[in-house]
Amino acid sequence: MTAPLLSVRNVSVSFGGVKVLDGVNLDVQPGEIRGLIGPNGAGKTTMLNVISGIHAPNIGDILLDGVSIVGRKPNEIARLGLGRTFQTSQLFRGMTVLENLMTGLHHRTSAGLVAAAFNLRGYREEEEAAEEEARLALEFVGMSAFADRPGSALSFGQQRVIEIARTLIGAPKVVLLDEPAVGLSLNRLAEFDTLLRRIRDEKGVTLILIEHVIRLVMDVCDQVTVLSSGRQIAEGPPDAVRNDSQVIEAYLGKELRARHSAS
Ligand SMILES: Nc1ncnc2c1ncn2[C@@H]1O[C@H](COP(=O)(O)OP(=O)(O)OP(=O)(O)O)[C@@H](O)[C@H]1O
Repeated sequence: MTAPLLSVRNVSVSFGGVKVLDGVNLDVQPGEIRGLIGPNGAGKTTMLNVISGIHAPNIGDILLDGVSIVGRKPNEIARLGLGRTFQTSQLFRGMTVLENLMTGLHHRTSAGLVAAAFNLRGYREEEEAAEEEARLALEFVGMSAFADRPGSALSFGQQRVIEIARTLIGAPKVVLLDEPAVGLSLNRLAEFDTLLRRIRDEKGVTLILIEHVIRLVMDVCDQVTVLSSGRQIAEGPPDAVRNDSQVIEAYLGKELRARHSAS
């Protein structure tokens, strides 16, 4: 087996004395699509926040391509090859779609503020390269026709796709997606499966996705990790995880216990 591209080692996180993640381990291989599932409040978003540098773990280590990223700032981790989307739309509604995509590159551009203010050559060249990269990302997700429309004109599903495209133009190694399929209709889901696979296969990006749409997780993920109350309770291929008794209990626990006590 090759070395994991992302390795979360014994990570714990507490907020106000309450443990939200408790000794979590996660090894994601290059080229994998990993699902992260679990009931509400299980700690899934906290896990993505810790990986992307928004929160620091109380203990534990996280390696991205062999480099420890604990204690680094989110933009530094982004430069090391980590992309991310959030549960809610992060598009600027007043900017065009193309401009929104170009904001994804600003952690990489090096021309300083002075160069930008005077529109110097180095700055112009970087802007042109950024625009070209943004157009290619738009083409990749099949939304070139939307380049000049304002972010506010997009449907919810289109916004999700643009946000994913924005993560890609930074040439990431790993992209974390927080509930990317929320609000998508059933017939859009099939297209979405295809998009995620193409990102993996054509861009070589490793994906980790939190998703409540279990059908998408089962269809597209190679491995699934299940969190419940901050602990990892199962891990494996989708079919094995779906039939795991602890997972069934975590999702349906209350309902099942209520039925038992009623009978
Ligand atoms: N910044 C914070 N401060 C205090 N508590 C927090 C903070 N962020 C998350 N929590 C708590 O941590 C727990 C896990 O939250 P988290 O959002 O990670 O769960 P989740 O599995 O992503 O849930 P959901 O599926 O509902 O999005 C919850 O009890 C939440 O209230």
